[in-house]
Amino acid sequence: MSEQTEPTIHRGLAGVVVDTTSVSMVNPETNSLTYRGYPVQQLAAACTFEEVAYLIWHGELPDPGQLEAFTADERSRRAISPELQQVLLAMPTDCHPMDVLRTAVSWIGAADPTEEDASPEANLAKSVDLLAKLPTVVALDQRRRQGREPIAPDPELAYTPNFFRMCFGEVPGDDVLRAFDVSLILYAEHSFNASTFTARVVTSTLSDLHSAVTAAIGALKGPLHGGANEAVMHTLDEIGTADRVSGWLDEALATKRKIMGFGHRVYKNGDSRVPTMQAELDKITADGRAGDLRATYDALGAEMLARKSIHPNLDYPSGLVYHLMGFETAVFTPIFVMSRITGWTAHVMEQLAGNALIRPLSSYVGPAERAVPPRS
Ligand SMILES: CC(=O)SCCNC(=O)CCNC(=O)[C@H](O)C(C)(C)COP(=O)(O)OP(=O)(O)OC[C@H]1O[C@@H](n2cnc3c(N)ncnc32)[C@H](O)[C@@H]1OP(=O)(O)O
Ligand SMILES: O=C([O-])CC(=O)C(=O)O
Repeated sequence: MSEQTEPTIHRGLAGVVVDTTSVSMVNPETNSLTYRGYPVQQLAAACTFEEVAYLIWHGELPDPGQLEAFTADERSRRAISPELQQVLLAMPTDCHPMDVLRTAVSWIGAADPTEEDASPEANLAKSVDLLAKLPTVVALDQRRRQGREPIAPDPELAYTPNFFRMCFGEVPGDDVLRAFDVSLILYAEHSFNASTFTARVVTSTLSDLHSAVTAAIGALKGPLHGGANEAVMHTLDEIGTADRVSGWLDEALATKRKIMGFGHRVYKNGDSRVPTMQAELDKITADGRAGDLRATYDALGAEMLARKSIHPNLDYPSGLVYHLMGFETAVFTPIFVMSRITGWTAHVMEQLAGNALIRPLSSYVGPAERAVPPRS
């Protein structure tokens, strides 16, 4: 097809199937999501995040020996170099934490002597390395903004408790740890979403894994994608109290504002992951610690459904859960990255295994061909 003909335009690639994948399946008809064939709800109920990371990369759940080797490898890679630490400490304290993360991944790639080795073994090692180091970067960045010294990773602790300890200096109770692990499991992978597709586009040019992840972080940052979990908290703050939801929504809808944490490109009858995350939110707020925030959250969800028939997506409960765990709002999307690194890199490896350069066509609507006028 030439670029001069008038093809059907699929703006935003909506509804376009561009390739196959064996990493995950999103099925809006049955409202289901499977990773390598396993329903995400079952994984969230039965597994740790580390087991799910292994599954996403290897295609099978680990046996005890495989899990031990995998977690030992991850724990051994958590420390970041003094040089990277210096780079991070030199970054502006008022920039977004996603900018810090993007720079960190780019720097880790530049310092990696295996950067140009695109073998599956090398790419898997780089993926585990990023999984291990991202929490260290996120926690260090959070603490430097508070004028606090970084806390070194603890190889005795699993992924989630280690992250909490590096952020807050202590490990919370099991309910909080479990809710966080569940959020990481639910965020880990979601087929050809915008950031994963970005990673695949970069990979399709035979660029390196860290370039693909750096670009994916940029795509995830936007509020129509991963940035929505932060935007949810800004919305709840802006509304203030539950009794203000109705009036706030009147005005927001009248001015055609997108309500953050609602709607989805693929799911039109509700996000398959929301009930699982909502159940964790229910447990965390059972003691009433969320106060009116929970009532505002419930009221906005109910009004969106009643007035617009639009359901919440995963970012809606996750945003509030992370807030109640004590994380600053700007850290929510970096937490998403700590999880999605698994899905992104699985797709990088899948793309490379059967690569075709991704280069769609466009329909030209600019000026007709014309001669360049004489230049004086
Ligand atoms: C992890 C994730 O990335 S999940 C997604 C996170 N993003 C958000 O929460 C941002 C808010 N949501 C949105 O902007 C959208 O729902 C998207 C971008 C996620 C999906 O968008 P699309 O598939 O392109 O749907 P589209 O924008 O065409 O919406 C269809 C209709 O529903 C409306 N709509 C969709 N989502 C919303 C929303 N959150 N608030 C208000 N109206 C909405 C649109 O205005 C449109 O109405 P119209 O037909 O009258 O113009
Ligand atoms: O699939 C999408 O378009 C967005 C999403 O929910 C995700 O990436 O988790």
